[in-house]
Amino acid sequence: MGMRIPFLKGHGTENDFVIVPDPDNALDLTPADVAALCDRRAGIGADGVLHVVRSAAHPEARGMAAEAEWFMDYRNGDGSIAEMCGNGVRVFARYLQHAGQVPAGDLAVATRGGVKAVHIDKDGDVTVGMGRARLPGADVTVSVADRTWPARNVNMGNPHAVAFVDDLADAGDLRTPPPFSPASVYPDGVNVEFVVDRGPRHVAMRVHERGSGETRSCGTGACAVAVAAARRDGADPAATGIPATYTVDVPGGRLVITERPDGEVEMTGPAVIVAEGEIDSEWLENATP
Ligand SMILES: N[C@@H](CCC[C@H](N)C(=O)O)C(=O)O
Repeated sequence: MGMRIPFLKGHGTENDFVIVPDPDNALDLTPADVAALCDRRAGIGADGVLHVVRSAAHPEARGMAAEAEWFMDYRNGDGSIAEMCGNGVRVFARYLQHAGQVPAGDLAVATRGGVKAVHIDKDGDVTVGMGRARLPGADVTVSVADRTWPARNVNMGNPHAVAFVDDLADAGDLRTPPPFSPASVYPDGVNVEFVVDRGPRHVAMRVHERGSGETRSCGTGACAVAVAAARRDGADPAATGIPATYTVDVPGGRLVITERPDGEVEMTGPAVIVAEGEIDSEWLENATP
């Protein structure tokens, strides 16, 4: 039997994560390790991994250590690295509270997308300041089978293409990444959201995530959708001076997104720890090439 590596399982609106606490950054979690852990049949199963490391112990986060003690080293389910994960930050904060590392209330979390301000309700939702959206003006299209839609290019630290459609079923089975054009707009791939209206300032979406496939929720995606919807609806807070709040339904639940006149985007939603256990390092070694 190999060494035991502690892990937890958690989710935010059913965007699920294997959480690996590793304060001193002692584990060398390779892309193959991450993919093995996230495998839903042969592994634990998840959309991604939240590697929990002290900022001071991680080369990518050392510069943020004075502002944020903990670094979210987020990985997609295929082992690739992404700049930011909105649901992940909420679950990461809930883990820190669950582990007794932080009390409920306010804390800062270091991410590859910068330091994020988080507020943990004791037994309720977690809110995260996601920063400002960037809307590079490029015309983009996304396709499914023989249909093509215009999409809004929104960057929430990571790239998104937001397409408004008539019916969420138009997105098909999303087993493969929806093709986009022009390829030059997203050289590192993109997360694609398909969106329908549910009512005033209320939309629903499905998402195909870069590196994870179709997921039950995407926090950065929900923020990108709210920002794109506000522009479409003539409710850009920078222009009106009025905050725009959208309810975004995802297959795994509901997120509430507010964009303020200064451009800051805030997301609120649930974050749940569901289990804890130990990974057998021998299994992990054998599971990877
Ligand atoms: N599920 C996440 C986004 C994770 C990263 C994404 N797949 C990417 O590659 O950019 C979220 O909740 O934001």
